[in-house]
Amino acid sequence: MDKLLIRGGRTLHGEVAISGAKNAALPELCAALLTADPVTLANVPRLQDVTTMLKLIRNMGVAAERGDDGAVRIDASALSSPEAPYELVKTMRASVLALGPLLARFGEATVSLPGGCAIGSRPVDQHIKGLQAMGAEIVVAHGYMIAKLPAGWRRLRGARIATDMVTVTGTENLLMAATLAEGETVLENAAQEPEIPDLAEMLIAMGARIEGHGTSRIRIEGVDRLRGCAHAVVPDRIEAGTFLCAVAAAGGDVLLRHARAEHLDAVIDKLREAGAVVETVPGGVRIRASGRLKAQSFRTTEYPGFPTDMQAQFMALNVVSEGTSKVAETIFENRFMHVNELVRLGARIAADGKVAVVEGVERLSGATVMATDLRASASLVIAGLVADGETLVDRIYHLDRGYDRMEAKLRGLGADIERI
Ligand SMILES: CC(=O)N[C@H]1[C@@H](OP(=O)(O)OP(=O)(O)OC[C@H]2O[C@@H](n3ccc(=O)[nH]c3=O)[C@H](O)[C@@H]2O)O[C@H](CO)[C@@H](O)[C@@H]1O
Ligand SMILES: C=C(OP(=O)(O)O)C(=O)O
Repeated sequence: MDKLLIRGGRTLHGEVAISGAKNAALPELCAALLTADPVTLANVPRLQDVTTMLKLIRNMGVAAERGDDGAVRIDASALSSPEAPYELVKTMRASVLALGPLLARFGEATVSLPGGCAIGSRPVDQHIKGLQAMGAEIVVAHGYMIAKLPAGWRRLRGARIATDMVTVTGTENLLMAATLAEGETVLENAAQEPEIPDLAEMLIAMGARIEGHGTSRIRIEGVDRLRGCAHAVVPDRIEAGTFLCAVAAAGGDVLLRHARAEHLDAVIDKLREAGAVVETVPGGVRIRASGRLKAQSFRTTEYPGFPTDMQAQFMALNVVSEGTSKVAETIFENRFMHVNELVRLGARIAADGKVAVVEGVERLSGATVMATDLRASASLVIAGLVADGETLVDRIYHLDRGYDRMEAKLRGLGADIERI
C-alpha cells in the first residue's frame, strides 16, 4: 500500500496548475448518460474517483475514453444496463449521481445504496424523496434502490421540490433528472456550490432549459431530448484551497494557475486575517506567507460559507499558528478523524462533538500517521510539510481518490515529499 514520506521544513515557491474539480467532473460524467450523442469533457482531473466513475459507466455499456489531449469522450448511445453495483458504489458514494440521469432517460435504474462513510452516515433520502415527487416508484431492496416510472408513463413529471436540508449531490441528481421530465420542476433550498452552476452550464449546452442555477431556487423546464456537447470542468476550488493552506503553513510564494478566487471567498478571507497575502492575478491566485500566522476560528456551512471540504486543511494551519482557535463542523457529524493523527504530530487539539479547540504550537515533530478520509489525508500532508524530521502518511489511497498527483505538484514547489 502506498505511503507518502515527507521531510518537513521546506518553504514552497513557484507555480502549480490547479486541476478540474472532482466534485464537478463526477456529476458531469453522469450527465453524459442523459444523451445518446457523444459528449466531450475537458479538464477532467486524473484521480481515482474519476477512474471509478469511468468504470461504473463502462459497466453500463457506455464507451468512455480519455484522448491524447486529456479530454474524456463519452458515448452513451449503446447503454444497455442502467445499473450501479455495490462493488463500485461502495468505493465512491458519488456513484449515486447515476440514479437521476438513468431514470430520466431510460425510465428505470438500479443503484446500490452507498451506505455511510468515515465522515458521517450520509443518507440519500432527499434524492429518493425528490425523484418520488417527480413520479418515480422507488423500492429499496437487498441494499439497492430500484427505481422505475409508473406503468404507461414515458417520462418523469416536473414537480416543486423543497429538500429538508441543502444537499449538493441531491440537487445535482434532481437537476439532471428534471432536464428530461415533462413540464416544470422547481428546486427550492438548492445547493449553490460552484459545481452546480458548472453542471447546469453543461446541461444548457446539451439543450436543457434551466434558470436560477447558483441560487437557492432552480427552475427547469423539461425537454424531450438532450444533445451532445463539449464542456470544460471548472477548476477545483478545494484543491486550490488545499495548496493555499499548505503555503500559509509552510511559508513561501506560490502562484496557483487556474484557481478561481471568487469560489474561495470564505477561505481567502480567513487566510488574509491570518496574515497571508492573497491576491487575484491574471490566470490565477498568488499567495505569500512567512513566519507563524494568526490562528482563525471558523464554522463550516454551505456555500458561500466556509466549506466542510476545507476544514481539515485549515485546521492543520491553525495547529502551527499563533493563538487559540475554535473550529465548528456543522455539515457532517464525524469529520474530525484527523484530530488524533495531528495530535500524534504534536498538535494541541481538544475535540468535543461538533467543536474542536486548537491551541497553536511552535513546532510539530514528524511521526507515522494514518489517513482516514480524503481531506483528513490532505491535512496530514500539510502538517508533515512543517513538522521537524520525517512524517510518513499511511493509507494514502484516500488522498488519491480526490487529488491529482498531489505529491508531484508539491515536489514541483520545492517540498521534500515522495511516494513509497
Ligand atoms: C461528490 C461531492 O460533490 N461530494 C461533496 C458533496 O457531498 P454530498 O452531496 O454527499 O453532501 P450533501 O450536501 O448531500 O450533505 C449535506 C448534509 O446533508 C445530509 N443529507 C444529504 C442528502 C440526503 O439525502 N440526506 C441527508 O441527510 C448529509 O448527511 C450531510 O449531513 O457535498 C459535501 C458538502 O459540501 C462535500 O463535503 C462533498 O465533497
Ligand atoms: C467528502 C468528499 O467527497 P465525497 O463526497 O466524494 O466523499 C470530499 O470531496 O471531500
